[in-house]
Amino acid sequence: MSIYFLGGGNMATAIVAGMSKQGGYDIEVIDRNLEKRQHLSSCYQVRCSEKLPTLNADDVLVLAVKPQDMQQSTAGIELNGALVLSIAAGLTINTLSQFLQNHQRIIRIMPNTPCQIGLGISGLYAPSNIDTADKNLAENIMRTTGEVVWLDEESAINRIAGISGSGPAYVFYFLNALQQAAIQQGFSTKEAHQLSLGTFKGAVSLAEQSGTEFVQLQKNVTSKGGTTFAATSVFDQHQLSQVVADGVAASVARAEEMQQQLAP
Ligand SMILES: NC(=O)C1=CN([C@@H]2O[C@H](COP(=O)(O)OP(=O)(O)OC[C@H]3O[C@@H](n4cnc5c(N)ncnc54)[C@H](OP(=O)(O)O)[C@@H]3O)[C@@H](O)[C@H]2O)C=CC1
Ligand SMILES: O=C(O)[C@@H]1CCC=N1
Repeated sequence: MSIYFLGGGNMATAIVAGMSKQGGYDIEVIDRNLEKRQHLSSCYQVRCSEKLPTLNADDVLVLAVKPQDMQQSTAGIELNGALVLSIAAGLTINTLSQFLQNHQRIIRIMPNTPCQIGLGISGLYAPSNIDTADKNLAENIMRTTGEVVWLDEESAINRIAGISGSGPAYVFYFLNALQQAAIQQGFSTKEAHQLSLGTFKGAVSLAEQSGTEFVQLQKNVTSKGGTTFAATSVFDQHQLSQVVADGVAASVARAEEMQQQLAP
């Protein structure tokens, strides 16, 4: 069995990194950019090529190009019954099946970039025609990159894209905002980076290791009439929680809109 990646960009690289670390998979990445192929084959135990070969039923094809590139990229592919795993946002099983000459052996996955270091979290959805062996195969592949959550309806892929798929970008956004605020307070860029990252690392590990609810952990930092309360009161005035909820809703809505726009 070989695992082929169509597209060797950010997300495919993150998954390949996780899989390579575990080892035991025969992986080939297809990308049209020479630079990306050279980078992938020099960093990981993978073959790279420009064109997808003819597949067979034992193989797995991971569709990892941008949703807008998918129809053109999959034209003429000879699957011969191979299992298809699509990580694309906004492309339903039905749409993918039409792109792939009515192929029916398709599982959808919504991963995220921390897969690169084995700390990803991926949502998986398989329609009812997919057998347990294929589900196990997809799950085992994604487990090499982190946690796996099975979703019982396809629309949940759009919703999980808005939380954990796009989510690392939200965290980096907040990290950058904290770093910029630290610079405004007179710290050097390097100090501001260290302070922001150290705060996130400590807080996330504390949340994980203590198992305490996030709200309680926030309370534990917040002394009555103290500095934290002064800061979070400003967040509340600006309705930061609602801003986050609105951002997530916009992400989910965009996935749904893409679904409409990209359907044949
Ligand atoms: N990035 C993320 O965090 C996540 C992404 N996804 C999904 O993963 C998919 C890939 O996203 P991402 O990795 O960010 O995108 P990238 O643009 O980084 O990667 C796609 C790669 O595929 C190449 N490519 C496009 N068409 C072809 C083709 N016909 N043959 C060979 N190579 C081709 C692109 O080349 P070129 O640069 O020349 O276009 C590019 O190198 C998307 O569908 C996205 O929805 C899902 C979850 C998270
Ligand atoms: O931004 C995107 O469309 C992709 C899907 C989830 C994360 N990145």
